[in-house]
Amino acid sequence: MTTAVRLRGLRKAFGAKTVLDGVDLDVPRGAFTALLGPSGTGKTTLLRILAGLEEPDAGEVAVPRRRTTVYQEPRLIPARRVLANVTLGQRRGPRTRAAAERALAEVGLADKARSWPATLSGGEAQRAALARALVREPQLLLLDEPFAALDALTRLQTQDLVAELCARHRPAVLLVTHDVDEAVRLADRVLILREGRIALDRDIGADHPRHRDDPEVLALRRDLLSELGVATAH
Ligand SMILES: Nc1ncnc2c1ncn2[C@@H]1O[C@H](COP(=O)(O)OP(=O)(O)OP(=O)(O)O)[C@@H](O)[C@H]1O
Repeated sequence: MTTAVRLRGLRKAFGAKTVLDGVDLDVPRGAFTALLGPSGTGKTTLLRILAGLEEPDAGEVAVPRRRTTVYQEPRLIPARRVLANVTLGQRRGPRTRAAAERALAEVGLADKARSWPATLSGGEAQRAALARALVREPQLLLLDEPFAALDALTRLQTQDLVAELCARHRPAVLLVTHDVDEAVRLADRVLILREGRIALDRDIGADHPRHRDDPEVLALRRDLLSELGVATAH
């Protein structure tokens, strides 16, 4: 499969409210795509359909089997140590344990394997959640505002970490975010979902690490904000 995600004519309504009204989307393998959109336009619903947590009313959904989601909150089990949280649901054994230790080292938590989740900072807990995703070697990584609850500095550091992990492991990524700067910093392609459809679809060619004052980034940022109905003076 050269595409990781293929959606055709995706429709979803809750009662009388149509949320997704014919979404077509192809996400190539290894591509990092950001999904922006006004509140309540169905971004999370789309992610939940891709995760297999929600059934569409109509349309075709093709996604890889190995897919996993990281949420705004780390969703660690308080009564399990960090390592056990990372291996949760995986086959027990030395290989799983070694993979989990490697994943924890990759997110900078090698020394926290035996810690309890309650003793981690918000940023560390979110890194543990990333390690739990990583150990599953996902072909599709669904990120539902994973940086939104972090303080500004931790957010930037965690964004850098995610960029580094994704460049190394190359899953297809779909990042739902409200943050235009985050989208243009991380993604190779930005989508805006509005009124149930993909209203804008733009590739970003600028090299990583991307600078805020790169002319392509500035122009795209302005277009995205304008598409989202935010006027910019600069
Ligand atoms: N299980 C449900 N039952 C009824 N309505 C729902 C359900 N899930 C979502 N909705 C409605 O569908 C719409 C889209 O919700 P969704 O959470 O997908 O939007 P979103 O774009 O992710 O929003 P936000 O940016 O605020 O997180 C909203 O109007 C929401 O109230």
